[in-house]
Amino acid sequence: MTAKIGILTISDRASAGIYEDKSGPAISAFMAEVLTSPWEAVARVIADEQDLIEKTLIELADEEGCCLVCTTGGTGPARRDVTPEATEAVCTKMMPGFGELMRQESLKYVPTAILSRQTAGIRGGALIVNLPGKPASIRQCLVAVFPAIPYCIDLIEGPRLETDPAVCKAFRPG
Ligand SMILES: Nc1ncnc2c1ncn2[C@@H]1O[C@H](COP(=O)(O)OP(=O)(O)OP(=O)(O)O)[C@@H](O)[C@H]1O
Ligand SMILES: Nc1nc2c(c(=O)[nH]1)N[C@H]1C(S)=C(S)[C@@H](COP(=O)(O)O)O[C@H]1N2
Repeated sequence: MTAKIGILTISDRASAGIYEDKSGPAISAFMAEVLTSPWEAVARVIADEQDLIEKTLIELADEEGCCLVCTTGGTGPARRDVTPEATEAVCTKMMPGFGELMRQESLKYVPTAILSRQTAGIRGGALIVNLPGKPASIRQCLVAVFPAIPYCIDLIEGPRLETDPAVCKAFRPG
């Protein structure tokens, strides 16, 4: 079964074409590197508008049937940063360990890692994971949390994700 992976770039400027989106493609490149089981990307680029973020997350999870949705951008303290609020609004369960681990890992690279309010949660058969907007942060964060993602997706009855252990070894207890 081909796993659908949602890649949601949330950036006023990338969505307006002021700069090229580099963070969505960085998520796609990481998935291509880590996943050895079949997958396909469902990518969107939108502005930092809470209603639009919620609507797009619902569409990726419920209509497209993505088992994993990675967002990038809008996790900071600025007035228009509302990705965590939108994520929480559409999820039935929050998974705070993802944000905790990603912030801890990001602190190895930038002291401003604590400014990201990135989180994760479950909506139906989808795990939604927030990543910061900076293109370089994508790999730094995903490498840290990816070992737990395939088992999390098993638990929500999604497709079995297999990884390249040279990039990231998936851990399945038992
Ligand atoms: N999707 C992206 N593609 C390329 N670069 C990005 C992207 N998102 C952010 N960046 C870079 O990271 C910097 C900080 O990102 P941040 O998310 O704080 O942007 P922002 O000030 O909220 O503006 P915007 O919502 O317009 O991206 C940006 O100035 C930009 O250089
Ligand atoms: N790994 C990593 N995490 C990071 C950063 C980064 O460059 N690398 N930038 C930080 C900064 S400066 C901010 S403001 C917050 C929020 O970024 P966002 O609003 O683009 O999501 O993420 C933080 N987390």
